[in-house]
Amino acid sequence: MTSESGEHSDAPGGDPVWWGWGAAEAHHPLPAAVRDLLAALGIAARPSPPVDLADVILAPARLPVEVLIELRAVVGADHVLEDREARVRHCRGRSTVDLLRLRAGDASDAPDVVVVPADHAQVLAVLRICSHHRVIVVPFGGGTSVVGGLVPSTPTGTSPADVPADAHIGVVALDLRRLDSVREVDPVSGTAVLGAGLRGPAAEALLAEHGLTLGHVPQSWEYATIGGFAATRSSGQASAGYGRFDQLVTGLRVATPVGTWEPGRVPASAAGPDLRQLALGSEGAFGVITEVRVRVRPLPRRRRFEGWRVANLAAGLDLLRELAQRDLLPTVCRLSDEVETAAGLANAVTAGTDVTVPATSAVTPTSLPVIAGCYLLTGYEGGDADVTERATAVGTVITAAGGLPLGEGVGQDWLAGRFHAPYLRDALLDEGILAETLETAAYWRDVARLYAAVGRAVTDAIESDGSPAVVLCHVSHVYPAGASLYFTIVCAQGPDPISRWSRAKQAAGDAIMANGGTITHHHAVGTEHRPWVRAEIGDVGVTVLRAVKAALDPAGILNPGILLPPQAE
Ligand SMILES: Cc1cc2nc3c(=O)[nH]c(=O)nc-3n(C[C@H](O)[C@H](O)[C@H](O)COP(=O)(O)OP(=O)(O)OC[C@H]3O[C@@H](n4cnc5c(N)ncnc54)[C@H](O)[C@@H]3O)c2cc1C
Repeated sequence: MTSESGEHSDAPGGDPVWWGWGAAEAHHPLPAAVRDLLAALGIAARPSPPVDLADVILAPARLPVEVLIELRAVVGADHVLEDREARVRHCRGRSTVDLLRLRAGDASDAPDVVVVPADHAQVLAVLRICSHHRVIVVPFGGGTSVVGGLVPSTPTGTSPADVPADAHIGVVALDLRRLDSVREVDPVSGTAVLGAGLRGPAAEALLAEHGLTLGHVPQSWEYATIGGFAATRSSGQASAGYGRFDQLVTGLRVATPVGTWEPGRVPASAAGPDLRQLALGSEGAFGVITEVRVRVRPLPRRRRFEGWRVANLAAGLDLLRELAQRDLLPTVCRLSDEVETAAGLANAVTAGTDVTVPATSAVTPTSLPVIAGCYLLTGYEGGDADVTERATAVGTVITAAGGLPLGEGVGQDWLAGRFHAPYLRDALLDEGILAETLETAAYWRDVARLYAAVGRAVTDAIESDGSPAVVLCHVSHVYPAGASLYFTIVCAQGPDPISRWSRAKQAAGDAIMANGGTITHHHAVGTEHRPWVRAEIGDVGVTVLRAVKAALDPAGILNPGILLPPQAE
């Protein structure tokens, strides 16, 4: 599939629209039931369509012609894109604030040019040119960052305090989509070497030809890439079974301004600190990941997904902790709080079950239709016997804890709709409604307190101007020692949606840090989470990261303003 700007796409639905998520034909108007429910909650819809592409405001491209000539000589003239659509498509990521700004016609953070290298050697050469000329390089995978990871500047579009305005002469988006092959499959070791630019579906399709799977399926899987997963320490919906992406990585190939770096010679080693961990989560600030060696597994012969109802969130948390600490986790495991259960899953929960849903009572801005208890999804992938055995063992524990089975129908519903949320967000934005997410994680002892504190902080921050908010949450990833919490916030955009969201985000970040959480469990730091990084990793941690940055990127061209806290702090 080819877009207007002549770029190739391998995503199932083709290239996404420039102002949102997914291909144009995959978009549908906001379902009436959702609109009515939100209206009942005091969150009124108002049409809010994106501007036309022709009306998007772009700054004039700044790169001197001699730099363009050098870049064209390396990657070929066809792979140095200067057109409007290419620049807009590489402007920022896919957070709600990113989309609000783009939809309003603001592409002031767009790169000057998009460069699309074919291989590791070309990436190295581009980095040499850009280091020499002091051109910022933003590695661009799928462009799905939700933390401002693709904007080497502050969210207001100005240079960050630690990057002098005249330090660089322009910005190159380095789109890695052509690094899209499987270079090696090693069935004996159970590993494969994947190109950094492979999107989720393409990586799985190529591995499936060998009867293998990676099993990394974040909600952004349709568009996010292997390099992006590594650069952000992504975690997928099946993390309980397959592991986080960083747990799947056994080695990386990284192009840096000072040369090639290949941490991870063998799967395990005592030759000093594990340098793979410095590349994982480096968010393009230390180098460009061009290949990743990952653990792969045989394609599952069977998948079984089922729903449960547990009495309340506290009971669900106890249950997940027990399962994790007994090494009994399903492949997919997700527990919705009462509000998310009521808001999002009411239809699914009632579809195939004997659960009685109380008739909806009066809906007020602070209450949703009541559905008793919390929805727990469990999913299993593997061999026939393994799936049956594990599902039986887990089911026994859930039942003993008072959980009620809702059957496989609701599990299949979840599977069928697992990638729908970002499309729904576009429909909400079209109607003037703001929907955004944030995530964190903590030790089990802190999870309930963290949940309450973040929910309260976000609600208070948004409702401080009298506008109601709905805050939903689910436990998205589970470990023996703790769990992550994933919040979805819905409110009216109001006259200044970005300020409204910034207030909520600030309050959430502060509540997270004050209540034992991490500022990010899997979305990474980007620019959004920089204010809390020093509190998270400490002064010495910041010194270590700065030293690595200085050693690998002496000219400071790689994603300045991302990951590391401001120098002035
Ligand atoms: C709707 C939606 C759902 C999401 N769901 C999940 C989820 O379930 N789990 C999850 O973990 N995340 C999720 N995310 C966040 C996002 O998809 C992840 O951060 C993803 O890992 C980013 O991959 P990408 O290829 O899109 O990277 P990009 O967004 O292109 O880049 C992310 C950062 O990594 C850098 N980078 C990208 N590629 C490279 C490379 N090859 N070398 C060096 N640096 C690089 C970029 O410069 C940037 O700083 C979601 C995002 C959206 C919009």
